[in-house]
Amino acid sequence: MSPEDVSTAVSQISVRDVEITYPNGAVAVEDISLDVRHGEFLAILGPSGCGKSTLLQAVAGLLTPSRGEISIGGKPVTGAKNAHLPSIGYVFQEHRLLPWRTVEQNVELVLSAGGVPKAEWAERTTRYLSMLQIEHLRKRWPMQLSGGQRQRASISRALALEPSVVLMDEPFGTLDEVTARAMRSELLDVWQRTNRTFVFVTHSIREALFLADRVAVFTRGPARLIETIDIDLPRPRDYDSRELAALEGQVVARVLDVWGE
Ligand SMILES: Nc1ncnc2c1ncn2[C@@H]1O[C@H](COP(=O)(O)OP(=O)(O)OP(=O)(O)O)[C@@H](O)[C@H]1O
Repeated sequence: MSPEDVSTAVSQISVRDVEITYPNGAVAVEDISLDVRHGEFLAILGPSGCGKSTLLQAVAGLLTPSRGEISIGGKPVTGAKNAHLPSIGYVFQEHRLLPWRTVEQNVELVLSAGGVPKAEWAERTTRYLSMLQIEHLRKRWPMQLSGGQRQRASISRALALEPSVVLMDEPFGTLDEVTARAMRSELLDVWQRTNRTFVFVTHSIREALFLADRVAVFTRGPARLIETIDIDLPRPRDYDSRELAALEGQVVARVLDVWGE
């Protein structure tokens, strides 16, 4: 589907002609245009170091593009004053929980910063910790959790503000494969239950195809968009199915030259 086709549907995130250059002159993202529909699960797929995180940070308003426009829900992210930034949940590759706060207190910090009335904190915290199946761990310190539990806490924290858009930067990259598989299925469950727009960055072709409605494939750095691929496989998907393996083979064949040295 072309960017023009998507923008005529209900576009939640709009990235227009975006270029991102770091202060040292390194160009990380070159002329990317991309739209994400409301409620869509979009995966951004590209090789290591190509510029995926850089673009995601710009979508979150953490970095300012050197050129182009990004908006969420029709509101510009670029140049927005903090008070006018659209609500975004962000999950980093590493959990980034504050070690001196319990799981519950980490979630509450975000609720406080987001202006949620204190009377609602307990209910919100319980709802999202339960959704990620760690309600029983709410009084634990981050150092008392496994890697998967920390990432569950980090996802709960991102969802607790009930953002319209959830941005995830390789959140399962540091987990063992068995835990990562369980987390992927649970993430899809959460996505379907919350009806939010998810953007998920990964360098794993199989992971992108398993999770997403659509996959945006980037070049080696500086990142450019090669194509977006609609994933028409029915849900729930089987990570080991022949259909997924066949699709993975096709995508590998398409990116082999572009991602290679
Ligand atoms: N703060 C920075 N200053 C200068 N260059 C940077 C900075 N952060 C990242 N880069 C460079 O920008 C390019 C893109 O990095 P980025 O982290 O966005 O890639 P990525 O695709 O997310 O990588 P990975 O999959 O390994 O996380 C890389 O060449 C990186 O070295």
